[in-house]
Amino acid sequence: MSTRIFIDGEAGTTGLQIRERLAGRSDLTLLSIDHDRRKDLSERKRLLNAADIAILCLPDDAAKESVAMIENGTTRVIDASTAHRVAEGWTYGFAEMDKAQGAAIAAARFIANPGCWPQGLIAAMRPLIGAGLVPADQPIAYHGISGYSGGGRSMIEEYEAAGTSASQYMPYALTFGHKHLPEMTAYGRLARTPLFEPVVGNFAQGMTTSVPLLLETLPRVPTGAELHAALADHFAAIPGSFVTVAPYDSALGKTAALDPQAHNGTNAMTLHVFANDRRAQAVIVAVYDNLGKGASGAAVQNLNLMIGADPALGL
Ligand SMILES: NC(=O)C1=CN([C@@H]2O[C@H](COP(=O)(O)OP(=O)(O)OC[C@H]3O[C@@H](n4cnc5c(N)ncnc54)[C@H](OP(=O)(O)O)[C@@H]3O)[C@@H](O)[C@H]2O)C=CC1
Ligand SMILES: CC(=O)N[C@@H](CCC(=O)OP(=O)(O)O)C(=O)O
Repeated sequence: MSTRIFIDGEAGTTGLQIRERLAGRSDLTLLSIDHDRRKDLSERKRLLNAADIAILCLPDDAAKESVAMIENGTTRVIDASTAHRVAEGWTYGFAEMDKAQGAAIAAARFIANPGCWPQGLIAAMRPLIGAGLVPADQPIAYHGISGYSGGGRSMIEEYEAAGTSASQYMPYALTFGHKHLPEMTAYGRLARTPLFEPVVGNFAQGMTTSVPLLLETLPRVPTGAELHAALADHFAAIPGSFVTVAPYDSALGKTAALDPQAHNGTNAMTLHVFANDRRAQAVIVAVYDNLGKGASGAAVQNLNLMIGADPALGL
């Protein structure tokens, strides 16, 4: 039986990318909204209730409105917005964060698709804390650079209008209250809110994030090889993982694989571990596509899990 999918917000950045990934699938029927009626409440309500799965690619308030309009008790939801990521009754859609998470997503009715930034932090820290190599209350800083499509249509228009005169490197959220902090803290298993310093660059798509670790401040100082082994073991144990860990080479300090655009158009995330054991310093780097694993790719991966399809279909 074909699963009926409605993408609410199908004309936006995330919605369009999901549509592209679902195009041509014979196991799905896409219910599309007339462009001129895309904000018409009664038409959205009709389609939300006609769908087996609704994928919400909307601002937070509109996403909450969509959920409230579902009256049939059966439509399942993947919400790409920030609205429900730490909400009661919602399952966090980062399948690789835990061995049990894929099954939890497959069984859930309400899935909150993760934010782009949190995934790099959660992928780095949750396994290290789980393995006991870093205590949960260790103060953590998180830094990264993202392409401007992370800011949706308005930021895309702003950067494209400015062209090469736009800033190449623009730090933001320096009030340290970024909207992704609650999900980073909750699913990263951190006992303290991380210090997060994001940067937007003058390129459309892709991101590189890093968690620096001052290992000498830990109760027991792990080696770089131990950090690497804990991460590699974690992701090797997740069936169908799109997150992989690059081979450990502590001598490698610079590589093209760290280019934020290295995974564009894919659902891959690669983690890299860099360490200097003598100095007791390490950095865990994640490279992924903010519109792929960071948003639309993750949504399609979650959809595949929910309907029991091959997790890599369309990705
Ligand atoms: N871009 C990214 O990298 C990521 C985005 N997200 C999240 O996904 C969601 C969508 O973001 P993104 O695609 O970037 O945003 P865009 O601004 O590109 O798209 C949002 C879409 O929603 C439509 N829309 C706005 N208000 C309503 C409404 N009341 N009813 C129906 N449609 C509405 C917009 O229409 P119109 O343009 O005509 O107003 C637009 O088509 C957001 O919550 C965002 O936080 C999540 C992860 C990453
Ligand atoms: C470069 C940029 O501006 N990025 C966005 C996050 C993109 C993302 O993950 O979005 P949602 O949490 O909204 O789903 C930001 O930092 O607010």
